[in-house]
Amino acid sequence: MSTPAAPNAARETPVTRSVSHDERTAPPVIEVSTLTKRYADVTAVDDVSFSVEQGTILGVLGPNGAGKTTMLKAMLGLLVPSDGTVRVCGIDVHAHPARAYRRLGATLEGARNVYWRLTVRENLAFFAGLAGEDVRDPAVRARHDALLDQLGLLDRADDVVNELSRGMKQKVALACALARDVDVAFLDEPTLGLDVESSVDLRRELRRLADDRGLTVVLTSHDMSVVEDLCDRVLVVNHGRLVADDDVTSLVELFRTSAVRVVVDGPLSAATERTIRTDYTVESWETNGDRTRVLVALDDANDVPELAARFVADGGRLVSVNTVEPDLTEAFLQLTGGEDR
Ligand SMILES: Nc1ncnc2c1ncn2[C@@H]1O[C@H](COP(=O)(O)OP(=O)(O)OP(=O)(O)O)[C@@H](O)[C@H]1O
Repeated sequence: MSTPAAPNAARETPVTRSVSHDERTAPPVIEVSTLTKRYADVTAVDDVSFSVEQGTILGVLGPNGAGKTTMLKAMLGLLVPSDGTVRVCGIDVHAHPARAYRRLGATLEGARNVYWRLTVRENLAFFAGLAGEDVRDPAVRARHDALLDQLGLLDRADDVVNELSRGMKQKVALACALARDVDVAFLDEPTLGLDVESSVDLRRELRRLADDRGLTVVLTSHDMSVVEDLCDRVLVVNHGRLVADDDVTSLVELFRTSAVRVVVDGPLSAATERTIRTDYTVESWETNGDRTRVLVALDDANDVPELAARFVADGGRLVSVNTVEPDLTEAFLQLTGGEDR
């Protein structure tokens, strides 16, 4: 559920979600409070506060340079914040980094973080061993096997990582982040560079881990379809500030504007184009040979016949008239001012 806010106001005041009864009673797994990170004259993360419940898959969206990676690194305890605190499972990650580290796993550079000359299983043993887990312990080995099985890597467990496909390497990176029995996984662009099938596969596994193991996932992605498909909740960051915090459906609803796409073949005079542009809000106009595609913002469906009639006034033939549904990309562009930095 969202707290309704006018789109323009959303840039100053974060779009926030209401808190359910369960959320009020269960302690949050992640608590970020007034987190700020400054570099000389750049405030990369600016007074960010939020908390996350167990088993949530949280997406962090923002344009290039918005502050996502800095926020993630500060949440992991890899960067000392200029201000604010981060608690994971109640542990202050900056005051007690070693204790906090036991509860979280991360992939910040995807498959580049794993050792390509070691086998899949050796990588898992290495990352578990770093945190003091004894990989000779049958319980640890059984957990690793279960994880590899879940990620479809069990039959490649003794292969050197270098020999695996890119998608499999990415899954190895995820397995390494989860090699210890962590509560929270921080994943920076987990599906970057994956083909559609591997990306869908990885999303399915993350969902399963969240649902079956109660794993809490924080991920960044520039791929809206990943966020739209997978995330229970989305934070939108712009210029270091949190500009939205809600579920995908509510974010999309908040920026719902009806639009109609008209496709017409045949003559369309400059004079007709001018009057359509004057009388309607034209979002895009493309002409390709004989075919014209136009996107028009339209609040009232009753206006569609009149709009369509304008396009055939010069003797053209209407090919299609479709209502366009808003999506997360549209909401994101509205929230961030459509900036491309
Ligand atoms: N070590 C650093 N020193 C100085 N400025 C930095 C440093 N790291 C990041 N910044 C600046 O902080 C801002 C946020 O950068 P950050 O990498 O967190 O953004 P991002 O949202 O992850 O971007 P992208 O989507 O491109 O990965 C940028 O203006 C960046 O130039």
